[in-house]
Amino acid sequence: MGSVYAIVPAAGGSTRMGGVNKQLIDLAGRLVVEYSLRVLLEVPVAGIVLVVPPGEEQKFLDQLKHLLKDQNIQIVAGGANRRDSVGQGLLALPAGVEMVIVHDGARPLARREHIQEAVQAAAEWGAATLAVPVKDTVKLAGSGGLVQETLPREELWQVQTPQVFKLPLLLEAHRKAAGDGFIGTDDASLVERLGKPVKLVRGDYSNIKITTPEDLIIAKALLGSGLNQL
Ligand SMILES: Nc1ccn([C@@H]2O[C@H](COP(=O)(O)OP(=O)(O)OP(=O)(O)O)[C@@H](O)[C@H]2O)c(=O)n1
Ligand SMILES: C[C@](O)(CO)[C@H](O)COP(=O)(O)O
Repeated sequence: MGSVYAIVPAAGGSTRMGGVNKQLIDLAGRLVVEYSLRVLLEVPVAGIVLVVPPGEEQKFLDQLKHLLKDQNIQIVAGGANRRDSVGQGLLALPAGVEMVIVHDGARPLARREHIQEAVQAAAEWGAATLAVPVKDTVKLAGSGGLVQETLPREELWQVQTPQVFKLPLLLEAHRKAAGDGFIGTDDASLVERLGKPVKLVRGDYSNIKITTPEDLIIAKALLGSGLNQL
């Protein structure tokens, strides 16, 4: 397998967190984004492009300086949506990269073994994403707040990051999505639009995304449980 690099989008507005940059919140003694960076370094990866809100580059440099001094982590400014932020990360990749791991800066509990499995799956299939089977019954809402349909749960997966791609495939997917004005909520969906396969790799339910304040309480409890320590 060739050179594996990571892009960590951390340039969102954290609106559902109340506007405080959630990647820079302290979670049991470390910044939320630091967990995402550290597990990627453990995979290992050749380097990381960390994508941050425009104008916040210095803040991230200052708060992560203890980690950045020894590690190949570059900080770049992101875009108005997640796709554009990952796109800025793609522009910053050095020559020779073959595989790219995209991992949310707001997902501090991913496990190294699962990321390694996703890298292997992407080497075989071109694209892979961590995911877990949906636990609840999911219904499609119709008009007037009425249920239109109950979806077949055995076919439903809740998708997470990391998502791993062969670089030429991810570049093609981003070019097409940008050309079509399609934004999407993850990178795998951009590859799906090309009609190319994305392999589901079963991860952990504990790999939550920090989205609203209660997620911090859940993440802290999960860290305390020892399940997700590096
Ligand atoms: N323009 C954007 C939007 C999102 N993200 C990143 O994509 C990940 C998943 O996005 P989400 O949790 O939705 O973050 P926010 O967009 O910040 O959330 P909100 O909708 O509450 O503002 C996060 O790590 C976020 O920082 C990004 O890099 N650039
Ligand atoms: C990429 C992602 O984390 C996979 O679950 C998710 O789609 C991000 O969605 P959001 O709407 O940006 O929170």
